[in-house]
Amino acid sequence: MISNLFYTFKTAPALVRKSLLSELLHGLLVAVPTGFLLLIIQELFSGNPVAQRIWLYVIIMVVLLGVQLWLAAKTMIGTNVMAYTLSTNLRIKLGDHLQRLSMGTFKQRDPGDLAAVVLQDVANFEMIFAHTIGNIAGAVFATLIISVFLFITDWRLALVLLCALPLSWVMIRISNYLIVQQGSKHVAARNETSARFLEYVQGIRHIKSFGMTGKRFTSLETALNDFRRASIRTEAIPGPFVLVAGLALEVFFLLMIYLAVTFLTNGSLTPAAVITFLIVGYRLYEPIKIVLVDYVILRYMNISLDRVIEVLRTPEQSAGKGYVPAGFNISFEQVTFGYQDDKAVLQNVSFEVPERSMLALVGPSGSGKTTITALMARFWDVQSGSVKIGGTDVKEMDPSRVYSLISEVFQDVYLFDDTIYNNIRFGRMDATDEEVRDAAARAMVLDFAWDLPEGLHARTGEGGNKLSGGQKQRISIARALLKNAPIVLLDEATASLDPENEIYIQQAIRELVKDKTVVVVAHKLATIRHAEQILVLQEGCIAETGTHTQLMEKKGLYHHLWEIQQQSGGWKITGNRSAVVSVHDTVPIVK
Ligand SMILES: Nc1ncnc2c1ncn2[C@@H]1O[C@H](COP(=O)(O)OP(=O)(O)OP(=O)(O)O)[C@@H](O)[C@H]1O
Repeated sequence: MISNLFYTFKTAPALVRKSLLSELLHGLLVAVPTGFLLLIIQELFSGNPVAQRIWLYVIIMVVLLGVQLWLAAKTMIGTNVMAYTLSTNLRIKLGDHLQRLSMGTFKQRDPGDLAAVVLQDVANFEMIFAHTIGNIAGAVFATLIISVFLFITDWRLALVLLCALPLSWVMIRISNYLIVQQGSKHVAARNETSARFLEYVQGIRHIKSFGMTGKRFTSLETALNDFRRASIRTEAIPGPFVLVAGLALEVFFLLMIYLAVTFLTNGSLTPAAVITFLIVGYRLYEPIKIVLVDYVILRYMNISLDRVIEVLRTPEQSAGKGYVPAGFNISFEQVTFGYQDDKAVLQNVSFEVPERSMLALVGPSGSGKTTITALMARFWDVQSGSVKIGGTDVKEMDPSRVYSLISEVFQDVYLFDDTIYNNIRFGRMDATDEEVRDAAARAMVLDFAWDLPEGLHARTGEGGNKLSGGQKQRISIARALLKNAPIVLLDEATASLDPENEIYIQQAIRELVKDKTVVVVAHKLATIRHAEQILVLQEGCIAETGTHTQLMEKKGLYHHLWEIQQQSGGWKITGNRSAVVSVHDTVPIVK
């Protein structure tokens, strides 16, 4: 836990030092008036009390109280500034780190779980820093000072009071152990609930259409019930040990009273000392009680801190030697790759895409077409062989350099919840207004934007949910046009569009691919008839390569797929003997 705390402290060390110092000072000011209280009691029982002296002590106590209040306000502000600065710094660090992870990391983790780390777990430790740590630091300090006063008054009774601490500590250790056990389950259940709820909201359309709403959406219901059970257990199982820890303090206080009366009767203790212990002795336990409860909270929060640090320590994709490519041809050399180490999705795949030429990837569903494009963009690293751009292995390039060379247009377009204009501008943030509008015009975005009341400044909704599939597609092409990257990856860009939209998109794509190295995953074979090279994949291997004419003459798998497309004109069939949709009058991407 301590190492976790130090890890986070490093994101704003000066603020942490300042805040802890002011907490300690505040703890001191809370304890010092107790010393004056002792002096007043002793003065009262001195046999010859001096009223002026007592008033002086009272005035000092009032002044200290005023200073304490002022410092408490300052400390509270300082601690909150520290807590929220730490959490903001950590969230920024998490955001930076997440974008440097390989896609593999994202695929292996539930997105809801990752969102829970950034939002809920970071919020949890905001609490640690805003309240718990300061409370503990101040309370430890106050306990030390009050103990010193009590030891000076009578070491035997002070010792009895402090003897309660080891027993309480044992109870707290037990409850900590249980908290770590139950807390991990609780956090896991909480995240499962968030993930299922996210899934519920995102899939609400399908859930409604299949009548799975409410109780019938059982995975969410199960997650909610598990969360309820885990919450009860997290409170109920360690709770009794915290109570016993508090009870131990009360028992030792009673023991102290018994001994104080005994010492008083045998003359080894003055009445002043007895009164002191009765009043101040109990105050010793106040900060300790705070520590007991806060320490338990701290242990629970530490589970969140563990999760945040685990994400931060996930290895980033290496930047290799930071080489720069010499051109924009792409080559695969003996590439073998699998999403899981034991199952190869591509085997010994080799091919070359010359700069400014077009390669089309064709093949049955699941044959590895999309995987090839993902490897080109270095979303994943290959297990053996190499993927090169301009003769440089992508593993030797900084991933951000690889992304900067590539524009992608996918069937599933993701738009940010912003205006159409800004969504296009994400392609190149330093683009001028004229350049953004030019890209919008070339991608046929203006054709539909004119009809919207706010034109290009209309909002797209989350993920682009206020627009049609074809409109989103055109925005994504405009974004790619603006980026003007030398390599363009197109994946099923027109597979699900109606003929009218398809004509618009094909026109926009023809703009996009001019003078670029293009790799297109094609389901409609008619669109790639004129590609310089067609690669036919089957079960992760290259089955055939050539131009459309050469492949048709071969009368192999490509010919078979083409023939089926001409006949079916509709649905995609999966499997080895599969075929893809045929749209007879489809416009080719390049002519
Ligand atoms: N993230 C992933 N994790 C594990 N396996 C995956 C992942 N993505 C794809 N696969 C598997 O890899 C294989 C190739 O998938 P890929 O998406 O490359 O095929 P495809 O030819 O593009 O298929 P389609 O035409 O249906 O899109 C499939 O068996 C698929 O199940």
